Amino acid sequence: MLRWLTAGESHGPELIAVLEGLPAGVPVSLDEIRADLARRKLGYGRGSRMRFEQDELNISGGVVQGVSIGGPLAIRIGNTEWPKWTEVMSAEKTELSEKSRGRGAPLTRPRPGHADLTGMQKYGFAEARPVLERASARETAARVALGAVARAFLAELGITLVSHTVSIGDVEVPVGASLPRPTDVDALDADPLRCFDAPTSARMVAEVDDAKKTGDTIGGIVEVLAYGLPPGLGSYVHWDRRLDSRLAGALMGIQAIKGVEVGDGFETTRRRGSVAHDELHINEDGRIARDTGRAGGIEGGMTTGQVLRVRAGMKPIATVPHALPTVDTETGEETKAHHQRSDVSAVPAAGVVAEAMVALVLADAVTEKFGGDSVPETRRNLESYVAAIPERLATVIES
Ligand SMILES: Cc1cc2nc3c(=O)[nH]c(=O)nc-3n(C[C@H](O)[C@H](O)[C@H](O)COP(=O)(O)O)c2cc1C
Ligand SMILES: C=C(O[C@@H]1CC(C(=O)O)=C[C@@H](OP(=O)(O)O)[C@H]1O)C(=O)O
Repeated sequence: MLRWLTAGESHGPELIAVLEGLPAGVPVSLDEIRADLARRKLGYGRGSRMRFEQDELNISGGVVQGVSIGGPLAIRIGNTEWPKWTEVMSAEKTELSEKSRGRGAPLTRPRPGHADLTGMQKYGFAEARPVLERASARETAARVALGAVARAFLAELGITLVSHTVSIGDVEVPVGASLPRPTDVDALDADPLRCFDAPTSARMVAEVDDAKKTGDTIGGIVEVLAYGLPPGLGSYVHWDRRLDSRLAGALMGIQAIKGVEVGDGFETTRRRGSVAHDELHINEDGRIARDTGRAGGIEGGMTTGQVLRVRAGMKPIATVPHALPTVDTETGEETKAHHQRSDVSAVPAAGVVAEAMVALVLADAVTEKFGGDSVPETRRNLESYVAAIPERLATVIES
C-alpha cells in the first residue's frame, strides 16, 4: 500500500510531501522531478506567478544515491514567494511591520467559486487568508513531485503515462483524433495548450485570448492515458477497491475538477448496449482481444490490460478578473470579490497534475496486488502473475 500526504500553504515557506510504502530500488532523479514541476507551470493562460516562481526542490528522506531505500520519501519544495510573506505567514505570532500591513490586510470579500466563505464559516476565521492559503492549487506542486516518483516506479514495471488537453471551453479535439503516447510528451509540452491536435490547439489559443480580452476565465477537459497495465489491478469485490472509484476520487481531489469520465464515460450513456462495450474475439495469435477501447481499459473496477483512459473536467478559474459580486463580511455590504492576479486558464497544468494523481493511484494498486519490498521483487511477482494466467484466458497487454 502506498500512502501520501502534503502540507504547506501557497505563500508559506515551502510545501512538504511524504510518500510511504514505496519499494526500495526505484531510481529517483531530482532532475526528473524538476522537469515535471516545470511541466506543471506550462500552458497558455497561466498567470504571472508561474513566470517567477522557482520550485526549489529538496529530498530530505527515503532516497540515497539516486535510489529509494524503502523508507518514507520526504520532499520539500520551497516557495520563492516566501520572502515577501515572512511576517504575514509566520508560524510564530509576529507584529506586522509597515511594509507587511497591506499584504496582511484582512480578506473580507470572499471570492465566489472558492473555498473562502464556507472555509471562514467552517474553521471560524474572520477573514479568508488562512482558507485560501491552503485551498490554493499551489499545493499541486507537491503532488506532481510525488507523482514523478510514482511514475518512475511504474516505469520500472513497463507502465508509462501521458496526459493531454482535449478541450478548452467548447473547443474540442475531434472525435477519433489519434491518442498521444508517452513518447509524445516533448511534443505535447511544446504545444501552448498541451493539445495533441495542432489545428485544435490554435483554436484553443484563440479561445483563451478571447476569455482574457473580456476579463474572464476558461476551463476545459484533460485526459490521462496509461500503457502497459496488467489485467486485474483494482477489484470488483468492494466499492472502495474498484480502480475506477479510486481514480475518480483522486482526480476529483484536484482543485477545480468538477467531473471525471472513465473511457467514453457519459457518451456511453447515449449509446445502445450493442455498440457501447468492447467485444471479445480471438486475434491472429490465438489470444483473446478487444478491438475497441470504449471502457477506457477498466471493467468491473479492474484494469483489463488495455490502455487506461480517464478524463477530468476543470471549471473556469474562480478568481475572475472581471470580479464577481460578493458580500463584504466586515461591513455586510454588497461589493466585488477580492482579486489580485490569477490564471486565465490552468487546464494544461491540471493535465500534469491529473497524470501525477493517476500515477499515484496506479502505483498504489500495483503495490497492493504485487507487494514486494524492492523493485525486483515487485517485478518478479507481476511477471509470475501474468505468466500464470492460463493460455485460454490470456489477453494482450497494450503497451
Ligand atoms: C493547476 C491549477 C491552477 C489554478 N490556478 C488558479 C488561479 O490562478 N486562480 C484561481 O482562482 N484558481 C486557480 N485554480 C483553481 C482553484 O484552486 C479552485 O478553483 C478552488 O480551489 C475552488 O475549486 P473547488 O471548488 O473545486 O475546490 C487552479 C487550479 C489548478 C488545478
Ligand atoms: C501558485 C500556484 O498557483 C496559484 C493557484 C491559485 C489558486 O487559487 O488555486 C492562485 C494563484 O496564486 P496567487 O494568488 O499567489 O497568484 C496561482 O498562481 C501554482 O500553481 O504554483
